[in-house]
Formats: sequence, structure tokens, C-alpha cells
Amino acid sequence: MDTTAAPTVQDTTAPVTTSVRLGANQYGKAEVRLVRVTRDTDRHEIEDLTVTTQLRGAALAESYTEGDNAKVVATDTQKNTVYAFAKEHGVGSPEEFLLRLGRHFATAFDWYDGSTLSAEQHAWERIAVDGREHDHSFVRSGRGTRTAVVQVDGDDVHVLAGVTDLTLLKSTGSEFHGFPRDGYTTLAETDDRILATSVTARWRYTPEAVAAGIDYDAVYAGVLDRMLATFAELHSLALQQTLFAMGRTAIEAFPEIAEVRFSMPNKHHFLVDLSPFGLENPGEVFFAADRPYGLISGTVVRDGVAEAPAAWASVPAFV
Ligand SMILES: O=c1[nH]c(=O)c2[nH]c(=O)[nH]c2[nH]1
Repeated sequence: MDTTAAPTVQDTTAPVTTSVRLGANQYGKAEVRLVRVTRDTDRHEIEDLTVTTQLRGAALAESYTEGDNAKVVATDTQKNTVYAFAKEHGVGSPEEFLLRLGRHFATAFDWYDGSTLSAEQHAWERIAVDGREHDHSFVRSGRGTRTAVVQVDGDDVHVLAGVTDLTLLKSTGSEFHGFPRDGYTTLAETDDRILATSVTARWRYTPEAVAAGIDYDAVYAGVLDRMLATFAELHSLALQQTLFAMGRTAIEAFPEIAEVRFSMPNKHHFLVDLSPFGLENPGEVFFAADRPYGLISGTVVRDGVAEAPAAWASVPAFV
């Protein structure tokens, strides 16, 4: 082998050979940080989203295979559109904001076959000063981060709502026993333990409800209230049982919801052995382990409704 030869430089303008072809692809701007201040009066409102745009279409193939950008709406333009739409139309619910964007990309550039747009909403509360809510100072509130995903494929429009990082703990009212034991089992059965998790949930609205219009803010608030109440009230025999009950309460309360998917880490809390120090520890001092953790996932589906349509298989955000 002649090691002195100059390395061959790949000719990226050469026609693509039959040995490879372009598979699934999409592109856009990830994690556009948008804060919108509404200052119509001295009492300001703030809205805070992280938005990701992903556009796709067969017409985009040449941008990958030939470097032909004639149909490539720049990710920079997509980002600017997010900001411009926030100014022109306001933000409102993340679902409606994303639907507005998705419909715009589908109609303004008719060569796109579809888009997947997602958002995280960061919630803020007014700072209370001497018991009075301040007009323009806020603190990030802690009931998780609201998420939304919208997928527009021609007339096929899907809307997913959800929450992530919703961290919950109950210090009693949780048991875990009756599980199989083998030579590798050391876990003690318990009829009283700490149950803690950080909920990621996504729920899919029925296409009929999306077409008819949904009060997304109201359903989100209602789902969260019911999920929290169920976590608090259910005497849990396993995190799996709690997961199912949280999904069931959302689906029973809101006919707009077809299914709910959950990913729930079991954040283990181990009782610390204080006996070397001559101290008793009757369920008071725990070591909050961060890893490894149990990871419980599950989908709760409304009877008579099919699980997520194939279109959702390409949505990685659908946990
Ligand atoms: O609620 C639980 N579910 C499990 O599957 C499990 N496994 C485990 O070790 N602890 C727990 N807790």
C-alpha cells in the first residue's frame, strides 16, 4: 500500500450511487428559548417556552444528496418565525401556538409533507411581597414543566400534551410486597415506605376533539389536579398501580383524551442505619438514592380507542 499518496477527498457533488439511499429525515431549530412579556398595563404577564421545530418532506431529499438548498427553509428562519408569531399572535396555550406554526409551515411552503413541533412551558408565579403579588417580578413555579407536541401531516393533525419533572413524594401510604423471591432477592417486603417519583406523562387528544377545539389550558390544569389528587389519595401497593390510577383518572375526567403514557422513575429512599451511633430510626432518616432507580412505564388507553396511530411512532417525545 502506498502510504505517501494524498488521502482521497470525497466528492460530495458526485451523483449518489445505487449503493445507498436517504432514509427518514427531518430538520429544524431545536430549543428556541422564547419569553413573551405582555405589558398592556403595569401588571405584566410573562410566557416562557422552549420550542423545537422539525420539518420534513420528500422534496427535501436533494438538500441531503446534492447540497441543493432551494427548498430548505433555513432553521434560522424557523427560529425567527417562532419569535415573530409570538409578537404577532401572542403565545397562549403551547398547543395553539404550535398549531399556528405547523399550519403556517404547511401552507407557506407547500413542498413540506409534515412537521413535528414541540414545546416545553416554564411556569412562573408572581413574587408575593408583604402578601401582595408583585406586578412584574416572578419566581419559577415547581409543578413540573408543561410539554406539548403537535404533528401536522396534511389534514392529519395530532396533539399531545404532557408534563415532565413533576416531582412527587408521599411519606407513607405506600407498600410493596408479594413479589417473587429467588436466590438473588434481598429486598425486604414493606407495608410502609416512602414513594417518590418524577412524573413524565403525555396524553394524546382524540382527532375529533382537536378538530372541535379544546380548552388546552383548562384540560391541562384539570389533568394535573386529578393526577396529583390520585397520587396523594391512593394507598399504593406498587408504583405500577399508582401509574395506572393516575392515567385512569385523567381519561375518565376528560373525554378529549384518548390515551396517557407515563414514564415514572421510582426514586428510592433507604432508611439509614443509625444503630452504630446508638440511635433508633423509626422511619425518619432516609438516604435519597439517585441511581440506580426503578423505571416504570405504561400506557393507559381509553376503551374502544386504538393505541397511538402509526404517525406517532416517529415522535420520540411520545414516551
Ligand atoms: O413500586 C414498585 N414497583 C416495583 O416493580 C419495584 N421493584 C422494586 O425493587 N421496588 C419496587 N417498587
